[in-house]
Amino acid sequence: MDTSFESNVASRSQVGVQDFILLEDYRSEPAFLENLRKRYNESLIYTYIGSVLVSVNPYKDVGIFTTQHMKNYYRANLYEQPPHIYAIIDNAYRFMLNEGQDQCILISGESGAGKTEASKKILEYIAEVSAHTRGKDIRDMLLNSNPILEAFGNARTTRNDNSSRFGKYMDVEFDHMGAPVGGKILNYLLEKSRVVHQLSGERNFHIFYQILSGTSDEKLKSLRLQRNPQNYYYTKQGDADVIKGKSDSSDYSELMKAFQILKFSDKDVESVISVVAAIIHLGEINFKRDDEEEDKIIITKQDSLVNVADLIQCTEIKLTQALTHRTVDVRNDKTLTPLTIDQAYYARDALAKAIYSRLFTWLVENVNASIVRKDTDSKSVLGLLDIYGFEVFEVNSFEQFCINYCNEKLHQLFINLILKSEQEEYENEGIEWETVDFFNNKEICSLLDERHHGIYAVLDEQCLRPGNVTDSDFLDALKDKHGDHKYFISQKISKANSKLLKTLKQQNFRIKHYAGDVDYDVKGFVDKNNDLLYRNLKETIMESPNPVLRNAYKESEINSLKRPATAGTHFKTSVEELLSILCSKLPSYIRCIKPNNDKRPNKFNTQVVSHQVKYLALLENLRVRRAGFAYRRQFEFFLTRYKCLCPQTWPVWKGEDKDGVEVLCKHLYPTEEYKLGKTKVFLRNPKMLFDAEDKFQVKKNYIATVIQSKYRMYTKRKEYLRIIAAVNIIANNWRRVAAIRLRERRKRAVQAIKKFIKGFITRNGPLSDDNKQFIQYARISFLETAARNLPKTVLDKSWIKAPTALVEASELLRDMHMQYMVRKYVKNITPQRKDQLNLKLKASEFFKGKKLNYPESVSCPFVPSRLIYASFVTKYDRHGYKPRGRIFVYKLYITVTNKVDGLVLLTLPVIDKKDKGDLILSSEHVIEFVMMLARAAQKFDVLTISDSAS
Ligand SMILES: Nc1ncnc2c1ncn2[C@@H]1O[C@H](COP(=O)(O)OP(=O)(O)OP(=O)(O)O)[C@@H](O)[C@H]1O
Repeated sequence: MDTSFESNVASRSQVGVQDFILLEDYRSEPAFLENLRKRYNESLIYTYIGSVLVSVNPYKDVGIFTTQHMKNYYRANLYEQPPHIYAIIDNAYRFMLNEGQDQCILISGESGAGKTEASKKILEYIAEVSAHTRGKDIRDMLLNSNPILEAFGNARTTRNDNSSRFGKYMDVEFDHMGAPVGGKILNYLLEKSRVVHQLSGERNFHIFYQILSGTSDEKLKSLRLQRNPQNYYYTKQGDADVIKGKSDSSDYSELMKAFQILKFSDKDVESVISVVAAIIHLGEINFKRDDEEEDKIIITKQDSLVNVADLIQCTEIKLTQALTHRTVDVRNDKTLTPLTIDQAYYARDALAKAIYSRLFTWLVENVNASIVRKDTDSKSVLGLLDIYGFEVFEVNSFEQFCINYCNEKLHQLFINLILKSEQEEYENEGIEWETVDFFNNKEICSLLDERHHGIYAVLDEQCLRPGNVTDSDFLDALKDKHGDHKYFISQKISKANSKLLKTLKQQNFRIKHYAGDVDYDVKGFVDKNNDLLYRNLKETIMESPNPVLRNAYKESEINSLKRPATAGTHFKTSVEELLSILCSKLPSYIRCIKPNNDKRPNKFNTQVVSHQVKYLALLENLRVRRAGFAYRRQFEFFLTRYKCLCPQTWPVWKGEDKDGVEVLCKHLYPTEEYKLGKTKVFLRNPKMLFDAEDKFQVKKNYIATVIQSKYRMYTKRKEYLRIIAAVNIIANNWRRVAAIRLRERRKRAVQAIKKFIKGFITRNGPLSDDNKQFIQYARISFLETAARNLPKTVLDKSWIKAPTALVEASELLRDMHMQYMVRKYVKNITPQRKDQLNLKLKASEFFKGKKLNYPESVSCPFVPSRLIYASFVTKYDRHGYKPRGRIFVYKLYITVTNKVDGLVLLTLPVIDKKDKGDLILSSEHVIEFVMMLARAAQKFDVLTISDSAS
C-alpha cells in the first residue's frame, strides 16, 4: 500500500516533486523550470505530469537503465517506483495485455532531446520483459532494425551527432502471452536533401562514412573509392566527418551483423553498398559547356560517370544522356532537349536524392518483410512514434515546413486526447467540467492544410500551373490568400509594422506556430514540392538489374499523363494516416527536453529548456490536468489509505466506500476543497493531499506498531493452533498406531495361544509342526524351572516333574545332577567327616530296620565332641602288656534293645573278681554312642540288638 503515488508525495521535498501535478504554483513557468532543474541537477531526468513523462536528456550515463531497473519496474504500478520510461512502457504493455487495447507511445521533442534513445530503451524493455516468452527471433530483429535505420536515416547535425533525419513509427505486435510476434515500420519524410547538401559542421547520412571507414581495402577498391570522405563532394561539405566517441568502422560491423539478423542476403547487402558508392561517385560528376556546341553541356569527370554506370549497372551512354538532356513531350512528339548547366546539376542531385530515397524505402520494406508477423496469433499492438520535433533554423525551408506541420498536427492530437480524456473523466464521474484555458492550434492547422485554401493547397496549385512557376509566385499567392490570417505574416502585411519589416526577409513568410514563430524561406519550395526527376533519369534507374533500383518506379507511373502527387500532398496524406493510426490506440506521451545546445552533461540552460517547455505545451498540459482538481483517486483506495485519520472511519468503515470517503473528507477538509464523483474523490489543491499524507505518515508509525503486535499475536496464535492441531494429529496417529500394535500383539498372542494349546494337546504325540514349538517351550520351561529348583544336597531327592517328552532327559539330568552333587560333596568331605560317615554307614548296617529309633538318628550327624572313652576298664593284651596310649577293651559286648530307647548294655568279661559285671547305660544318642564305643573297641562284632523283652 505504501509504494504508490501517495508515498511519493511523502518524499516530495527531497528533490522537487516527482509529479508536476503536485507543484503548488502550477501556473508559474519559473516554478516548473525550477522543479525540472532541481531534479536534473540530481540526475533525476524523469518527472511526470500525471501519466505524461517529461524526460531531460542527461548526456551521460545516469545508471538507471540496468536489467535490475527493468525488473524493478516490471509489473509495478505507475507510481510505485520513481518516474521512469520503464514505468510508462510497463504500464502500456500491461494494459495492452490485460485489456486487449492497442497502445501507442508518442515520443516528441526537438532534435537531440533524446527521442531515439528513449525508443531504444522501450524496445530493450519489451525485449527484456518478454524474454521468457517465445519470439526471440522477432525480438532480435526489432532491436537490430535500429542499426540499419540509423545508418541510413541518421546523420550528424549541429544539434545532434546522431540525428534521425526521418520520422519513424513502429508497430510491435504481441500474442496473448505478451511475446512479440511481428512488427511494421512506417517512415516519414526522409531528409533526402542531405544526400547532396550539408551545412558546415554536419555530415551526410552515417552510411557514407561507415562504408568508407568500415569496408576492407579490397572491397573499397572494387567500389573504386578511397577512404577519405574529404575526397568526395557529397561527404565533405560539412567538414565534420569525425565524430568524437563514434567509430564508423565498428558501426559498419554492427550494421553487417544487423543485416544478417534481419535475413538480408549477401547479394542484397552488396547491392545496397553499390548504390551508396554510386551516389558518392555521382557527386563527383561535373558539367561544362561544350566548346563545340554552345547549347550543349558535357560531363567533365568521365571516370566518375563510368563508376556510377558500373555500380548501378546501366550503360554509360544512357546515363550520360539522362544527366545532360531531358525528353520533352509535345503532343506525343518526344524530343530530346539539352539541359543547362544548372539543370544538369539539379538533375544529378535529383538523381542522387531519388536513388537514396529509393534505397531507404527499399530497406524499410525489407526490414518489414523480415519482421512481419508470420502467424495469425497476434493479439495486440504497441506503436512507437519517434518523430522529429519542432525545427527552427536560421534558414527554414520546405522540410522544416513539413516537419513543423507534422508537429502542429501531433500537438492538436495531444490537446484533443488529453483534454478529451480529462473531460471524459469529469463527465463519467458526474462532475461539472470547468473550462480550461489552453491554446488551441486548430486554426494554425487549417492555415496549413485546409482543402483548397491551406498553404499546401496553394503550393500544389502553383506547382500545377503551366509554365515556369517560381518560388516568388508561390509567395505572392500565399500573400493573396492568407495575407490577413491571424497566424500568417509576410512583407505585405508587415509593411505597416516597421519592426517586423526589419526582421522578416523579403522572400520569407512567417507562421505563428503554437510553439513559436518560424520564418520560412520560399526558395526551393516549388521544386521540392514537385520533387521532379526527369523521365530519362527514372528510365535509367528502372533499367538497372540492381534489386534496390529495379522496382523504384512502375512503368505505368512513368507513362501516366497524370501528375504524381506532390511531395507536400504525399506528406500531408501520410501525416493524416499516421494520426488515424494513433487515434485508434491509447496514447502514452514521452516529452523529451534538451537541457542545453552544447550536447553537454550537467548543464541546464533555463532559456533553452523554457523554449521547449513552451512548445511541448507542458504548462498547458499541466493546467489541463490540474483543471479544477489536482488529485483524484478511487474511493476504495482513498478510504483504505486515509481512514486512520478519522475516528469514525477507523479502524473499520462498515458502510459504502463513498459514504466513508465523505465522512473522511468532511473531517479533513473544508467543503469547497473536494468533490465526490461516482467512483473517485477529487481534491482541488495538492496541499490538501500533502496534509493528509503527512498526517498519515505520522499515524503510520502508530498503526505499524499496532499492526505489528496484532500480527505477532496472530502469527503466534496461528502457530499455537498449528502446534495443537499437530499434537492432535500426532496423538490420533499414535493412538491409531498403538491400537494397531495392540491388535497385532493380540493377534499374535491368540495365534501363540492357539498354537500353544494345540501343542499342548499334541505334546505327547510325535514331533510335528503343531507341537514343535510347544515342546521347545516346554523344554526351555522345564530346564529353566529345573535350573531354579535343583536339589541342593545329596540327600535332597526332590526333582520337578518332567513333561512326557522329557521324562528320559529329565532322569538323565537328575542322575547327572546327583552325580555332580555327590562328586562335589565327596570332594568337599573331610577325613573326620568321612570317618563319621563310614561310622554312620556301619550304623546303618547294624541298626537299619532293627531298632525302632534308628531312623531318627540318620539325619543327626555324629559329633566327635560327644565321644565317649571307655575309661572304666583297662585291660592288658594277651601277652600281659599294657597297651600304650589307647584304651584297649579286651573283651566287651554291647547290647541295645530294638525299642525306642537309649539303653545300652555293656557286658564286660570279668578279669578280676572284684570288678563288677555288666553295665547299663542310657544315652540320648544311643546309636552314636554305641557306634563310637564299638569303634573305640575296634570291634563291631560285640554289638547285638536284643528284643527288649529278653
Ligand atoms: N537517456 C539518455 N542517457 C544518456 N544519454 C542520452 C540519453 N538520451 C539521449 N542521450 C544523448 O543524447 C544524444 C541525442 O539523443 P537522440 O539521438 O535520442 O535525440 P533525438 O531526440 O532522437 O534527436 P533527433 O530528433 O535529432 O533524432 C544521444 O546520442 C545520446 O548521446
